[in-house]
Amino acid sequence: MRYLTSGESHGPKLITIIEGLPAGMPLLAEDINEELARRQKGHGRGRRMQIETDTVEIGGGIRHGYTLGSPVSLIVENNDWKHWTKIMGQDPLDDAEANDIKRKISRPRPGHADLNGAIKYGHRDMRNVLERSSARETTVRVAAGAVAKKLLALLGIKVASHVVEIGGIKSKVADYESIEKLKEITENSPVRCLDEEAGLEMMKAIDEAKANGDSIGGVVEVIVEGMPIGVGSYVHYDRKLDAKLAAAIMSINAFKGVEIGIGFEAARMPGSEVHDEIIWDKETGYSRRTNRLGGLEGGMTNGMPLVVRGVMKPIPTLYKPLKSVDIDTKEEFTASIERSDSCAVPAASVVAEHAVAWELASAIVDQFYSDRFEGLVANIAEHNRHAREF
Ligand SMILES: Cc1cc2nc3c(=O)[nH]c(=O)nc-3n(C[C@H](O)[C@H](O)[C@H](O)COP(=O)(O)O)c2cc1C
Ligand SMILES: C=C(O[C@@H]1CC(C(=O)O)=C[C@@H](OP(=O)(O)O)[C@H]1O)C(=O)O
Repeated sequence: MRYLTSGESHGPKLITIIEGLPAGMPLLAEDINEELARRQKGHGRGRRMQIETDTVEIGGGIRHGYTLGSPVSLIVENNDWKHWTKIMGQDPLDDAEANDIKRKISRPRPGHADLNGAIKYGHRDMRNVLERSSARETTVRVAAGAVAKKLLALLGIKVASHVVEIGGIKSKVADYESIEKLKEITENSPVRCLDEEAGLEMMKAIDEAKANGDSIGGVVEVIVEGMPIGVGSYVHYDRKLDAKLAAAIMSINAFKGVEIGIGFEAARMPGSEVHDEIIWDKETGYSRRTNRLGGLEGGMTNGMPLVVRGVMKPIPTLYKPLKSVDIDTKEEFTASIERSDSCAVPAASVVAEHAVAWELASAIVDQFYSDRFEGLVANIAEHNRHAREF
């Protein structure tokens, strides 16, 4: 499976085209819209989220509630576009109109794509860079991920996420009773945190950062239950599922690190306390006594829950900007201020959940029979029986 996205933050639309979905899979716009609404929430988001109500229009690939096997296209309108038609218009401008557009951006923000992107593509107006480097694009990444999540759900695979740290404040509740319980708690938390007390402290830290014209980052965790054993492969570097998951997380705007299971902690522990002992049960087959390696060994799933963490740096646009250089005059200036979030870690946890869901669904579709959805279900059931009886 593959997908592309197109669209600028303040342009008319965001679009994704998904290719390779099985035919005959139930899929409704509302399956996707629910997930888009989750991405818009979270304490610390800026005013843009009050302007948008992200919903998809299905452009093709679905008939009477089922996939056709042809590419599925999903379109999200930017409500904000109506305020930007002149600045972001697609027709050529005459000189007077060009002069009218005073918001040419020449002072790159440290930490954003502005300067490198401007040098790379030769844009003297860095709006041409920031419009696409903006995390607004994650809207359609979530739309594609929602389709993947639906496929996984129909196969009995559950995906969830939560925030484990913001601005140095850690959630003291690390474990969850069940994925359903985790969802119930985090969906009701403004920072998507399992620990109510820590959640309140996180909100305070976000408010303080905002009041100081600053921003803060954090750590998110994605958990997946029900993956068949042996998805991914050890035989070639580009088929290793842990590598694909790491790339998916690192591709999210502002993500700077990934951990699988105990991650970096493994460097400080002996092997006897890192590796998970193998056990066997007549009914359920093989599993592990513990899950420190987060459900992945040898680039493949081992049947235990997947645990993938990602670290998000603080948002680069600061209302008290850092020093920068004007690319026209070469003088030192404070960087441009764009309307901005002060913390988007809760929203980013939803993005991470969908980035992971995409990789897993894609690995499954690539590995098992997938022309017909019913055939895929049967193939996985047979594979699970094989693994249980092995
Ligand atoms: C959900 C989400 C919302 C974001 N909101 C903002 C924002 O309002 N302002 C900003 O400067 N960066 C924001 N970012 C981060 C930038 O998009 C990101 O830092 C930038 O594209 C540069 O890429 P890099 O940080 O990965 O190097 C956001 C990221 C995510 C995931
Ligand atoms: C629009 C979204 O996030 C945006 C990501 C973003 C950035 O620079 O990454 C900048 C802000 O956009 P704006 O400049 O319109 O205020 C965020 O709100 C979104 O998540 O839908």
